[in-house]
Amino acid sequence: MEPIKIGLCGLGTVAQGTLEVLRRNQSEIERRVGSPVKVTCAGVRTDKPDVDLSGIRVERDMLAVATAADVDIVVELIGGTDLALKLVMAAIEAGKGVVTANKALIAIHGNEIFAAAQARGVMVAFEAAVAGGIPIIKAIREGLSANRIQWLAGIINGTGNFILTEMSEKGRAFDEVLAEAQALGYAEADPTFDVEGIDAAHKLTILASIAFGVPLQFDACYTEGIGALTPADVANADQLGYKIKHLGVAKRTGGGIELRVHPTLMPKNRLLSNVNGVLNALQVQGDAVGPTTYTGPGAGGEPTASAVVADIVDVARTLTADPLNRVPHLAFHADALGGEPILSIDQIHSAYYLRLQVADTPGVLSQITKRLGDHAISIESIVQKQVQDPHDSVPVVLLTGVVKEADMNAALAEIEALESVLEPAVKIRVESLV
Ligand SMILES: NC(=O)c1ccc[n+]([C@@H]2O[C@H](COP(=O)([O-])OP(=O)(O)OC[C@H]3O[C@@H](n4cnc5c(N)ncnc54)[C@H](O)[C@@H]3O)[C@@H](O)[C@H]2O)c1
Ligand SMILES: N[C@@H](CCO)C(=O)O
Ligand code: NA
Repeated sequence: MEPIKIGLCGLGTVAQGTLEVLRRNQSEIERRVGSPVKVTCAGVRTDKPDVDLSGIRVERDMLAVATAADVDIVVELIGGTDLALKLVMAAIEAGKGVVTANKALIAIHGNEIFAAAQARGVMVAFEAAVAGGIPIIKAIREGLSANRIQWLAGIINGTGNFILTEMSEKGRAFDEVLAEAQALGYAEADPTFDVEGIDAAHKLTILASIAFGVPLQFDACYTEGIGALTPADVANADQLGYKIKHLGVAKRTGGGIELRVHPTLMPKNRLLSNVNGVLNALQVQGDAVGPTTYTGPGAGGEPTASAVVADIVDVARTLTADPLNRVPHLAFHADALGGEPILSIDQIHSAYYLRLQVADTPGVLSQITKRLGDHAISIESIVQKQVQDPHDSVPVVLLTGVVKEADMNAALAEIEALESVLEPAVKIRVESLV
């Protein structure tokens, strides 16, 4: 089958993540799209010897990628609003699909970009532009399309949240944490965009537009950053029972839309108060669904690439699939559904909480731990409750390490057969995923 051909522009944090994810998940992506997806051409200004570009044609002239015959979808990951605008407009003009992670570009020039794309009949996808890996554009634009959205609010700059978290939890200095965020690939090329709230304002502009159905109006967004916050403010807020978070808020009122980005005190027990580090989180209130919450990594190479590649899949489907079947019903194409078996419950792995009712006699604990040890089950903690009357039975509560459920059941069968174990064990799985 003919591959979908990708022209990748830029070779920075997000582009490298995109190359890696496309390579690693090549066959999974092909099963979703219905055709192979291949990076054929890379627009690269400066070589990076540690990035493997084997089998990829390197193009020095970025704009040439937009018109290249060996490119179906142009992926813009250079950032900025000058060359990036020219590149995206040239790609649209050439009839190519476009994927971009560039929120500045969409917030400022999105109205003209989408008009051109509409006229030319091509798709411009920008999921990575807002809240990195969280599929928030898709959630609002498709998943919530039944609703009149009343408001949305969230932490939408990973660098800023990382800085505030490290300052408040570890007392670290602003400049030192910012330098770390830059080294980790979270920050914008000009980090004042993160610190002064401009990046969050770009994202909030985009969110308000898709939530409320208004044109993109970046200039109308009130913007205040975190640069003026001091450790003293953070400590004072803490004493009062609050966290300080940098929030974007877009809210419909009777008289118009509030569109604002600024530091905010929030009670410590609120969900958003506990979203830390590079994580982003958004709450969206629809009139039918009520409040909904979305959280995940807001920046970083592979998390952002997750959104870029999802957009590539979406655009590729518009190029290849039968219009009646653009999104396969089961996400993968019907003839590409796999044969991985579903495991029976005794084949799963889990940690366990066990409660055993035992006779209060010497040696009972060692009999139990021996049976667990025989099945290579480690004990993370053990609590034996005290009783008043020496003839009473006592509960023993154990937390185990992760083990195959069949092994746990075998050990429990032996434990329950012990004379000193008086009742069937209570076994509750301890989940470490959530
Ligand atoms: N880093 C993240 O976590 C993240 C998350 C979401 C969105 N984004 C967005 O993704 C885009 C890329 O971000 P990044 O972090 O990968 O940036 P980066 O600075 O790591 O990479 C940018 C790449 O583009 C190239 N480039 C920049 N200007 C160029 C020019 N004029 N001509 C030719 N090449 C040029 C650079 O050489 C570099 O290879 C930006 O729009 C950014 O806002 C980044
Ligand atoms: N600099 C941005 C990248 C993700 O958009 C952030 O820290 O959130
Ligand atoms: Na996103």
